[in-house]
Amino acid sequence: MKINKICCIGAGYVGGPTMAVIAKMNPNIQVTIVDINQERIDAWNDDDVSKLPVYEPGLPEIVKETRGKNLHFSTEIDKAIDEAEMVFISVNTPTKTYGKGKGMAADLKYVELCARNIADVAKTDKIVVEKSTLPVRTAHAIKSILDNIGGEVKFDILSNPEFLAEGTAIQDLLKPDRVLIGGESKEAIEALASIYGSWVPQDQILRTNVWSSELSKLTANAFLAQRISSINAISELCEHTEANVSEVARAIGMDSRIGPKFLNASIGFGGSCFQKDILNLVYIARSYGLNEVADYWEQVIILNDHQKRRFSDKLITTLYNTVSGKKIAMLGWAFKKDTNDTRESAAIYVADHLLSEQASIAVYDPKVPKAKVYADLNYLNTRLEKENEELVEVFNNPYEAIKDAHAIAIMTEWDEFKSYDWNKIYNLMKKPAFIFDGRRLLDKNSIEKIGFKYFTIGQ
Ligand SMILES: NC(=O)c1ccc[n+]([C@@H]2O[C@H](COP(=O)([O-])OP(=O)(O)OC[C@H]3O[C@@H](n4cnc5c(N)ncnc54)[C@H](O)[C@@H]3O)[C@@H](O)[C@H]2O)c1
Ligand SMILES: O=c1ccn([C@@H]2O[C@H](COP(=O)(O)OP(=O)(O)O[C@H]3O[C@H](CO)[C@@H](O)[C@H](O)[C@H]3O)[C@@H](O)[C@H]2O)c(=O)[nH]1
Repeated sequence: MKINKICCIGAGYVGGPTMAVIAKMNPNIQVTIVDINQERIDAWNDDDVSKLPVYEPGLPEIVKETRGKNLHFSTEIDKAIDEAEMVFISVNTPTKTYGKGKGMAADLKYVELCARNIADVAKTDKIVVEKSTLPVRTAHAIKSILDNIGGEVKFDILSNPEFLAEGTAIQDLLKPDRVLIGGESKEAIEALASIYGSWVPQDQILRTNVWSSELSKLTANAFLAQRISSINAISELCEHTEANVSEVARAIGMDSRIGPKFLNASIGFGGSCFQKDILNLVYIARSYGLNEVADYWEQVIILNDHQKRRFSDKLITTLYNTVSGKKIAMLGWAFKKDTNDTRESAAIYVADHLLSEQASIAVYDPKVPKAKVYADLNYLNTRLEKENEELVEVFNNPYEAIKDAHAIAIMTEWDEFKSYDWNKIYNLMKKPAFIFDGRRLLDKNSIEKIGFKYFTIGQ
């Protein structure tokens, strides 16, 4: 089956980059990304590609190359669905904030709305591709909606989870470790495989049943996050034993069975996926009565929350047990470098804790706008919006953020932080000048030589 037109519902961190790469690698396929959010679509269509709603190295170049040729951004959802032979669902699936499964299960209302929309609009057969991360057995629900509303039209459902990481999305998409396609219809699977086949070697395109594909995505994230919680657990032990977590990580990472990647001790993992997907896994396990399985994975989250909390506790105790009225400069607000995404960023929780201790916070992040910082804090509902505005200031210049600060907290591993003039920074700060490095970014010896009191994770 030859695909000429693709529609992708959801112009977010996954839909945007993924479809841009598919369009670049398949110039004969017309790709339309649709979204209900007009502002987001307008930003994707902005002539100035530095204003795209997703900051991702390499993305502006690809959008510039393909947009208006075979890549289109639109809010005309029905039209794009109607015209396409293949429809990707790439909408958000956040943790539920209400009702049954609140705080644990994935909220599938946006996915269901997409399925209903497709069923209402479709006049010709369609392949529907789950690109969103979904609980195992969701394809069953989507199929049921499509078949019950969609009349005579035939729908094939595929699961095609996305494994890109933000900040490296374009490289991850151009050179994926694997592409995973789960489905029943061989014809539909091969139609999607041939799209990826334009640039991904066939032996890296895995074909599985739908349920394995859905569950593999949750499992991959659980394993990745588990590695971070494992090394973070060891980082706390290092701090009590004079072991150095980097040395331990290097030593264990050279065991080829363990491997060197994803062993950076940190302030705790953030991002929109790890916590949400593990909570979802825990919820699913519990719903089958598998309490030991659920408890095992839940510990990954418990440890991650502990890691964030103990970082802010350490800062407070070191600052003579009070941060009330003290200025803490936070370098970085994004959940990792090279992205403007702040979802579940550790910075939000550390700031919230420090604010509850009456600190005043000065934030600098190279890519996160001021409004986002306030929105993230207000979303927690810990205090009045007015109070957040009074206690938090967001700067465009790191040196201004740091001026007269009692302490710096490094929250994101942006490369530019390493090249700052740390002598100048020392002179700008109140003394003793403290640095709490949540990313193990700076060189302890040279920083201490300047005169800073330096604390980092796992050392
Ligand atoms: N962000 C990542 O790095 C990443 C990586 C792999 C997988 N995923 C998964 O991909 C999915 C999407 O994640 P994201 O980060 O791109 O989310 P996102 O919030 O950035 O984007 C989702 C978009 O979908 C739109 N949308 C919601 N309902 C809609 C509807 N009914 N019709 C049209 N548009 C609608 C929203 O307006 C939003 O722009 C999630 O399931 C996530 O778990 C994310
Ligand atoms: O050794 C490490 C590696 C990562 N992190 C932190 O972990 C979080 C997540 O990082 P990363 O996994 O690189 O970014 P994500 O964009 O969240 O990507 C993850 O989540 C995506 C969404 O499901 C998956 O597609 C990706 O494969 C998976 O890596 C960030 O806060 C990182 O700072 C660490 O603390 N130590």
